[in-house]
Amino acid sequence: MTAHANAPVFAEAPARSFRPGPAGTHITIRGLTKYFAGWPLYENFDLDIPKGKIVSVFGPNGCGKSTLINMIAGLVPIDSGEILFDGKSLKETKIGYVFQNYREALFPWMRTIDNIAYPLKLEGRSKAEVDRRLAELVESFDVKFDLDRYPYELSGGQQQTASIMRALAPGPEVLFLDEPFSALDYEMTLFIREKLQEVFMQTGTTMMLVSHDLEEAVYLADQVLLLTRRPTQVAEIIDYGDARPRTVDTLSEPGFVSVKKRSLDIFQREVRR
Ligand SMILES: Nc1ncnc2c1ncn2[C@@H]1O[C@H](COP(=O)(O)OP(=O)(O)OP(=O)(O)O)[C@@H](O)[C@H]1O
Repeated sequence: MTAHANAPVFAEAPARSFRPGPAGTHITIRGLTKYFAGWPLYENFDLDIPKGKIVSVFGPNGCGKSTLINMIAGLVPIDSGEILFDGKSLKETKIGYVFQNYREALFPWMRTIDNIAYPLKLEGRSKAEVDRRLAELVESFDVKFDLDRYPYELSGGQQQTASIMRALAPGPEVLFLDEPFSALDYEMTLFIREKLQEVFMQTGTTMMLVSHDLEEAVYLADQVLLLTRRPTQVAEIIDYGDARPRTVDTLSEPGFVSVKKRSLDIFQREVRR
């Protein structure tokens, strides 16, 4: 057969095919495997996280809730598998992370306002842009405390509010929250929860929230992701579609009560397994 000099050149076929998630998927996890000390935590784990939704992660103690979001956020290395954000790698994706331990999350040598501005400055934004973004955040979080103070001069709730503002400052595509309320009192938890819900309603940022508190997990969620004991798999994904803003009244509505009950049933089944 004669070879043509200008015959089309085809790229080599990929070594293996990547199975995309359904329409509306933001984060696609395929074949995720992670061992700690020779024991599997995740083995060939697949998951699709929808775009513009809040997914609450709930499951038995030590099943790997924090490790899951830490692997997706790139804080913990994976042994094998693939994690893509809208088909892009983590490096090409802007993410934010809110830690449980806010006391260690903020830089103590920087005033609170400078902590919040820090990721914006890292991005090389001009002073005018930084100031505009800070003003927006102050307004949307309805900040009543003095951001010129150092973090250690603020209450725990104020520090966690600042941590969330810092994580949201650059406008992340995905926000990860690892038990953001667990070290706060109830009043502050309610306040920050409402603020988070407001920000979500304004921005539609995809969020993954790890929570130990089932009521809190369901309250904020569009989906409750229930995990099994390790080696961890998806036990069930429960959709929760009550309208936002959700309020304290939501807690006694039939939709909320039934999602919470179903989640608890699955959780107990997994704990007893
Ligand atoms: N760096 C590490 N080295 C060894 N084992 C680890 C490490 N990090 C986590 N693990 C183990 O992996 C498992 C999952 O931990 P992880 O903190 O992700 O679980 P979790 O579901 O968030 O836990 P909890 O409900 O207690 O908050 C636990 O058994 C934990 O001991």
